[in-house]
Amino acid sequence: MGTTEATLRMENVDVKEEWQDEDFPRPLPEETGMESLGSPTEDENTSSPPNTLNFNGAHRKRKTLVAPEINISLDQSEGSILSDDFLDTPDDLDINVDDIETPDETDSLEFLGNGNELEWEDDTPVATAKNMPGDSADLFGDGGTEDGSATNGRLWRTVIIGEQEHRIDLQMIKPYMRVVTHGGYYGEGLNAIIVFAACYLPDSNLADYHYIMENLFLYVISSLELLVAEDYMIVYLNGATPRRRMPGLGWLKKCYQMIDRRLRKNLKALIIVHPSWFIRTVLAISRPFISVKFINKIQYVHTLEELEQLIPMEHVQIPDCVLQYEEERIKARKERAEEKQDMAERESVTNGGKTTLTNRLIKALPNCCVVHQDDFFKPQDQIQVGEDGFKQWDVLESLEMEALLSTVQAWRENPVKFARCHGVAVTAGSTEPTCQDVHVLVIEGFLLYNYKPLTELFDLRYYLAVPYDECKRRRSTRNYTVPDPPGLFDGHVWPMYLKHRKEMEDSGVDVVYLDGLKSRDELYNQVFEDIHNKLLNCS
Ligand SMILES: Nc1ncnc2c1ncn2[C@@H]1O[C@H](COP(=O)(O)OP(=O)(O)O)[C@@H](O)[C@H]1O
Ligand SMILES: NC(=O)c1ccc[n+]([C@@H]2O[C@H](COP(=O)(O)O)[C@@H](O)[C@H]2O)c1
Repeated sequence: MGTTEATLRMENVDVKEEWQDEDFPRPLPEETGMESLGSPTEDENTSSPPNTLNFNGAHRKRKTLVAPEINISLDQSEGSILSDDFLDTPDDLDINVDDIETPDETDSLEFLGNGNELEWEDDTPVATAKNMPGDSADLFGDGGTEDGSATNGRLWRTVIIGEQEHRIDLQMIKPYMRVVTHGGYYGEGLNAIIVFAACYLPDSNLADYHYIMENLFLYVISSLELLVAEDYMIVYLNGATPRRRMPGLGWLKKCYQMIDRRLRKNLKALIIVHPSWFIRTVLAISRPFISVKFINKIQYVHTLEELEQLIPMEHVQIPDCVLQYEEERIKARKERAEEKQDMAERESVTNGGKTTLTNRLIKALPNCCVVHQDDFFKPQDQIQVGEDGFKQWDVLESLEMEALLSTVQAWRENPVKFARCHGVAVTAGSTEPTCQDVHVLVIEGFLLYNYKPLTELFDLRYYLAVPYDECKRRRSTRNYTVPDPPGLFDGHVWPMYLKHRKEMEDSGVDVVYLDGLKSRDELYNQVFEDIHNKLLNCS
């Protein structure tokens, strides 16, 4: 699971985990409120029910199980989240903490310390119950078989994970089984969609929290084994999970550890819906330790609408609280966008209408050449993946700004030659630039005024602005060379736009703001008139 992976990396960084049985979870209450369904075996007839799972057989000696060492950063085996293609340079280790977002009200770090370490004890009898009854949330769907057994009023299921047999206390995890559900299939074949709804996890303040989580985790792992035939994806619903229900590091670590190689390999995508600040931060911090291969499997999805665009939702059960969470977020986002509208309306932004306006101007102006900033994007494989999981297209580093500058300088040095090289017809008779000839270069782009060497060269600077909703609408109909992945607009494009706009304004660069909601004609007339006047004044 993505969170698992992420948390593991974090754990490697700064979280100490203890694996001992000194603070062993308290024995469970004897009474379960559930009718005994079978005769307990001799071993099962113990005075207190097991509070953990048996690994070595029926011996009762209490002993500390040493957790297998999983030094993820050293494991480069197939299916590992690591690969050879990371840590190429020491620079990869640089983490700019300033770049990391601050948590919003739905995020919390508190669950880091919720004491979810897993302790193990094997003084339990061998489990004999197989195929135990479950409820509707039970993915095994094997309710009511006579193979099942109940001891001390509990229901047990034995599962084999790897080569080990484990016992799951179904009674205790019954209320939480909904954490993992089958969400149908995607693509061709039996590619399963596994939905993990974190909101259904138990509260960490429950008396038997550790015991429940221990059993729940075996349930989750064994469910995966059962449900996954071919490739699969996990949809991790992170929204609406109060911090007291966030899974602890130890639990996640064990989940990761117990997922076998086949499952890791067949995992094709990990979609994190409503990603919290914590998850994104953990990934940012962990970047040096996570393979690009794994990073590429993670996809953040900020809304359920975006999720719908990615996978068939017919069988995906979205908990009510997640639906409500989504609604509240949409409402809050709308309110924030409205607050920002005053400023945003005067912003130059993607899909503000730059190209449309430019195309009309170059047709109307004499000896007019054009430079499109979009032509200076670096190749896709050179675009960094940010801590938000997105390729960082909307930053200066993704553009060959020096090459753009050289192009502009080439025009300045010899606009006639430049025009000819670029197939632009120049005024009849011109072979070299003369003071009588008027030449115009229009440069259009979404990130021009944050690059000082260029800004200084302009005679006129315009800034087209459209509000958030309109910008998002226009963008959604646009086809870029590299199509926008779901969530890019809200997760990267718009935040970068706001950041750059602020930087530009702080730098004091002088621009003429244009309202991109005006008609194409209005915009054209306004700018054409300006340039015309400017040219008249120059001549
Ligand atoms: N003034 C306008 N009013 C409404 N739609 C516009 C206007 N100008 C451009 N558009 C539309 O907006 C989309 C983006 O325009 P475009 O000129 O490519 O934007 P940019 O170059 O700023 O990204 C296109 O579908 C275009 O037809
Ligand atoms: N032209 C490309 O190769 C390419 C690739 C990916 C994203 N983009 C997008 O192009 C946008 C800038 O161009 P516009 O101002 O024309 O929309 C950026 O927001 C960026 O996300 C362009």
